[in-house]
Amino acid sequence: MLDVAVARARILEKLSHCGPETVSLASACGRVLAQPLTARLSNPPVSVSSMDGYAARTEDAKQGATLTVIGEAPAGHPTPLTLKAGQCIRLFTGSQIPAGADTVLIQENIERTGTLATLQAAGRKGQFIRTQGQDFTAGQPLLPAGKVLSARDIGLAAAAGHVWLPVARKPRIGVLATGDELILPGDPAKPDSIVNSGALMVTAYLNSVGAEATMLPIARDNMASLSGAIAYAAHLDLLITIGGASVGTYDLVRDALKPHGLALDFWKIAMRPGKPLMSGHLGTTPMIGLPGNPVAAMVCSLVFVAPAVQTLMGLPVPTELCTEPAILGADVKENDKRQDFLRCTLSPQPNGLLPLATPFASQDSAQLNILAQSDALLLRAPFAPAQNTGAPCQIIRLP
Ligand SMILES: Nc1nc2c(c(=O)[nH]1)N[C@H]1C(S)=C(S)[C@@H](COP(=O)(O)OP(=O)(O)OC[C@H]3O[C@@H](n4cnc5c(N)ncnc54)[C@H](O)[C@@H]3O)O[C@H]1N2
Ligand code: MOO
Repeated sequence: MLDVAVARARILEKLSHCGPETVSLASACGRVLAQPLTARLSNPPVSVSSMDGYAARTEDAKQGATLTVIGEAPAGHPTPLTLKAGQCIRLFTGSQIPAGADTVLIQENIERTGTLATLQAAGRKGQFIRTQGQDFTAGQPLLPAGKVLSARDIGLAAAAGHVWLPVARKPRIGVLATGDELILPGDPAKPDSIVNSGALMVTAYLNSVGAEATMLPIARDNMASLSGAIAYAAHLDLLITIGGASVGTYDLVRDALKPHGLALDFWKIAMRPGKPLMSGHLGTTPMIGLPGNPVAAMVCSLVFVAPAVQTLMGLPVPTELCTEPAILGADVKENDKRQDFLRCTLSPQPNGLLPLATPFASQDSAQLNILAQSDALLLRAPFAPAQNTGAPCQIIRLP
């Protein structure tokens, strides 16, 4: 059985980038920028006032001086007038600074009588003026390729004159559940029917990490049904199967995919839950076969499929799993040869102490209720010795 880190590396090293697409600004939030973004405009495009008040010349802006108001320049309506000695122009926040002016006097410090403005305070050169390009100038690099775009980045791109953005295409993923016992939520149920929770959970999760994942029709446990379902795999960037991965007579995924060009890279890894994980290619389409037990399918999605989505979008994925330190909240037994991912709760501790990670007593990989109540996965390395409450440990927080 393959080591978890080796299996992860082998899956990721065979994936390539899906390439870019162009989307409108508002829909680019959360997407991965595919090319560096450069400003097309300067911000502000001209020097503007940052306050409501009067534009003046610094040499005239003495306390007690009285200036003649020669015009008004609201934002969006620049004046053609040029200030001369002893003059000022009424303006507002965002107004373009008129020619000849080099200071702004806020209106609270002006006593206005008709066309005369008397200064209660002197003006400093440049005060309350946002100079042209103070934020950024046209041609300036703003965002690097590979950045996951935030709403703030969208605001920046809009201010910089962009309407469309090049982003990494969302990887198209088909999630194919297999099993005679499976039904969709709401389908008429036989006494032994099992709802296809696995595919719903995995599809929802992969979409939340940036994929365009869709559930394919359920394939039944026979070669004809499985072969038929494979037709839906065309045009996918990644095929995920769920179930039929183990050693039972009706675990047919490998055999059904072989005549369709399945090149299996590996099957079975030293992981609990997740032992029967398989990976390979169906023709040129990468495929990952998840175990049927839904907890195993979800944990494997977290450890292998989400990083695959990131890789397909061109995002770097650290070689090591991203873990955090915690403190054991219960005694744990020595581990066998499989790396364990124990479902656990996390209790915050006072005074900056690490959280307590307490594994659930039952770790059955069919128990969705326990998975839903868990805060994290507690990692136990292969052959880790027994450890007592209070020992340091590593966790992965659950999404
Ligand atoms: N003799 C052995 N038996 C099993 C082994 C083994 O090594 N030797 N491995 C066990 C492990 S570990 C796992 S995990 C499971 C995985 O088996 P499969 O991938 O073949 O999955 P199925 O047999 O199809 O289903 C297992 C279980 O999960 C339910 N299931 C399946 N698909 C879904 C779904 N989409 N949504 C919800 N539930 C699903 C299914 O009804 C079964 O109860 O094999 C062990 N056996
Ligand atoms: O992957 Mo299985 O869930 O270890 O039971």
